[in-house]
Order: sequence, then C-alpha cells, then structure tokens
Amino acid sequence: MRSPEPSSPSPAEALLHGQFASWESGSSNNNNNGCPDSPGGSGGLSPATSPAPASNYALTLTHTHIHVQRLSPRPGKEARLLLPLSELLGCSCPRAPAPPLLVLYWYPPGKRRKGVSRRRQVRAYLAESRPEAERWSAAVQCLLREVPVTPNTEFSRSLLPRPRRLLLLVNPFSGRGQAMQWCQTHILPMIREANISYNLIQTERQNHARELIRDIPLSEWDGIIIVSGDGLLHEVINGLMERPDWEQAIKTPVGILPCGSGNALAGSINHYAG
Ligand SMILES: Nc1ncnc2c1ncn2[C@@H]1O[C@H](COP(=O)(O)OP(=O)(O)OP(=O)(O)O)[C@@H](O)[C@H]1O
Repeated sequence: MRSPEPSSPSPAEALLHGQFASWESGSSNNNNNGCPDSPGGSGGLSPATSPAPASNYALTLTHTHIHVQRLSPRPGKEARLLLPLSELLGCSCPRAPAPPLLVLYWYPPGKRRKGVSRRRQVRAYLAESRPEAERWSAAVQCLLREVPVTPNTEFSRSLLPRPRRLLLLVNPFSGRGQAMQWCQTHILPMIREANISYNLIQTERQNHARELIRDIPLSEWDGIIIVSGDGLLHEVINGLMERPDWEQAIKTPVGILPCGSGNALAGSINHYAG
C-alpha cells in the first residue's frame, strides 16, 4: 500500500464504514509495501493456506480514498493505510459459492529508470455477509463511475450506469504476431477488472477494420481500442471519416495499445503525454 496516512477520515467524510477480515492471496505476497498482514498480493485469490490468525480491518470509504485501519493484531497508527481511488482500476464481489469478498484491483505507480510504471496488486477483504460485500462493491464502483453520492446514499448495483463498452480490434499478425497473446494475458484481464464489457474482433485481411468501422452503429460503443500497429489505426481513422455521420463519428474515443513493429504513433502520443 502507499505511504501510511496519519489522519483518519472525519465521520462526515465517510460514505461507508465497516469491518472486514483478511483474505490471503494464493501466490507469494511481496507487494505489501511495508504493510504487515495486509490482505492480497499480486496473484489470484484463494483461501488462506497458512494457519496464521486472520487480521481484522476497519475500512472507511470516502469520495477519494479507502482508509484501511488494522484492528487486530497490533492496532495502531502504523497499521493505518490509504488507498487512493485514483489508483483503483475496479472492484468485484465474486458470486456464491465464493465467500463474501470485496476484491480491489489496484495499480499503484512505481518508479522505474525511465518514467513511471504501474504494478498490479489485488487486495481482498472478507465481509461479514454477502449483502455487505455487494454494498461495498457497488459503492466503490459508483465512485469510480462518478455517480453523485452522499453519506445517505443506499448503495446498490441499481445505482450504477450500464457498463462501459469497448470494441477491441486486434490484428493477429501485427508486429511479432503476439497481439492476441498480449490480449489474453494483459489486456482482457484489466478490462474485466475495470468492469468494462467488450467485443473483440480479430482483423482478417487488409481493410477489414476500415470497412467495419464505416458500417457499424457507433452508438453501441464507448470507445474503440486498437491492439496493433500504426496501420490499423490508420484504417480506423479512415473508416470513421468515410461515414456519412463522420463529424460525430470522429469524436469517438480511439485508443491504441501498441503491438506493431514500428508503433511510431503510440510512441509519439506517449512522448507528448509525458
Ligand atoms: N489478418 C490480416 N492479415 C493481413 N493483413 C492484415 C490483417 N489484419 C490487418 N492487416 C493489415 O496489416 C497492416 C499492418 O498492420 P499493423 O500496422 O497493425 O502492424 P505493423 O505493420 O506490424 O505495425 P506498424 O505499422 O506499427 O509498423 C494494416 O494496415 C492492416 O491493413
């Protein structure tokens, strides 16, 4: 977790407050950043395998953070931690028969030699009941989707807007031919963690993406993501500009996840974005 935060949230700031138990990650847990007994880690989730006693936490949700205070063992100032919502990708509450977990997918920034990188961490907390875990999951998602909420809000999934929908266009032959593999291992898991729904289309030939984008109802999509090199992006822009509604169509958010050989455009965007 990030650096310890000395101050607790005031009761007026709290949107939700509750008690949870720790839930260990199945894989090695070396991402605690100095937080002893912190639940979660970098891998998948599984029941605690060690006989170590469970830690108990008080979680407080505010508009900007999740405050985590360890209650036992060894409560105290050093056991108080802060999760900024700006670093949270999403959350989930796995369905029964899984236990009532609040699972947080967290990507804190870390320094590397050049620029900043983000490393995935999963934090899971065992709630007292399934309705409580679902209430927290809904509340966190409301905040991530910028739904206006107050401490009086009765959090439930019904408050959430429809999930965002992305159209992914993947050129399986771009670059070294690893675009689909990257999708499976990196991109799709992140999209799912962010509670985004998607449709993935593999391009089958030259101009496939261009024709597709020219003809599909764009209102069904919140954005188009290109998993490829510059060539496919070029096709998508051409497809948007060839539509009768091009003036509106060209405003569709388009993203590129570079998997080509040159990736000059993605490199240039990254460079100018800092
Ligand atoms: N299934 C496919 N078979 C053959 N060509 C394809 C297929 N899908 C897309 N293409 C074409 O391949 C061209 C090159 O693809 P892309 O730009 O993604 O990769 P790249 O050439 O490796 O990357 P870069 O442009 O960054 O060097 C695109 O213009 C596209 O028209």
